[in-house]
Amino acid sequence: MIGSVAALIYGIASYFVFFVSFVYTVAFIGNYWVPKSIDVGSESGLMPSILINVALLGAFAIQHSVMARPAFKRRWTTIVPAPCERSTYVLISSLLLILILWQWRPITTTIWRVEGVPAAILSVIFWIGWLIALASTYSIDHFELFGLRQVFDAVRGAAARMTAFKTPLLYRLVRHPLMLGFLLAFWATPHMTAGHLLFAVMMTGYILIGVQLEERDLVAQFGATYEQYRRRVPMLMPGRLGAK
Ligand SMILES: C[S@@+](CC[C@H](N)C(=O)[O-])C[C@H]1O[C@@H](n2cnc3c(N)ncnc32)[C@H](O)[C@@H]1O
Repeated sequence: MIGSVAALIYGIASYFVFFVSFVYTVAFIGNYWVPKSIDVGSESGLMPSILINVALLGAFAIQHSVMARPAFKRRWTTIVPAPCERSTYVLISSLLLILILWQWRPITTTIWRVEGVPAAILSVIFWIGWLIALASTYSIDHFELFGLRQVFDAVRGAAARMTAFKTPLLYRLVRHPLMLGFLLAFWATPHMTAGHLLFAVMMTGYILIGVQLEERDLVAQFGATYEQYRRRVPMLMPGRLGAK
């Protein structure tokens, strides 16, 4: 019982770190309200800035790709208690995100800048992107994705549940609405700087690789059901433009 209460406290604390870093990230990428953002903060020379930013994003992408794999989870849960596995993933991801927010080097050369109606449209798309991302987590299972369900189940003494395959709402339009939301939020800006472009390009590359790895696991887990879903629903672009 003491162990499961400690797991619950750990899970809630990890979720809190995620929540704060996520809210800051929205403001960071949109250059809203916060003192240090993607385009504001102390600058270094061009090459050091590129190298530092690439290293920060690379560390985040590698951690996400490795720690999300079933084979890693099987070995990892011989060290970390199973109910805490997802919270640990969330906590380490959030700490790496905080490292990016803290150490990011702005590169402020303008790539494009629009004003008036086009700027307003891009700002709306930015917010729609975050809304789609948030809605996607709730339509799959927000509390399971962020590890809270697992630690609550441990306290209640309930057996660990298998993730069910779901195709709610947005998942009938594209297979990866959460990633689609991120892509909209990363690219839709009235003022694109070189630093922001580096961020958007690297995160797009990571997302395109990440969804392939995730789908390999989903096919292994759900078999023909996922294969059929993949034939029916586009990957990231809704409608006829979507690549299957
Ligand atoms: C961070 S979520 C991202 C989901 C998806 N890639 C997206 O962009 O919306 C990753 C987790 O969602 C799960 N997942 C992805 N698609 C799913 C589906 N249709 N039903 C249930 N779980 C799913 C994966 O197994 C993985 O644990």
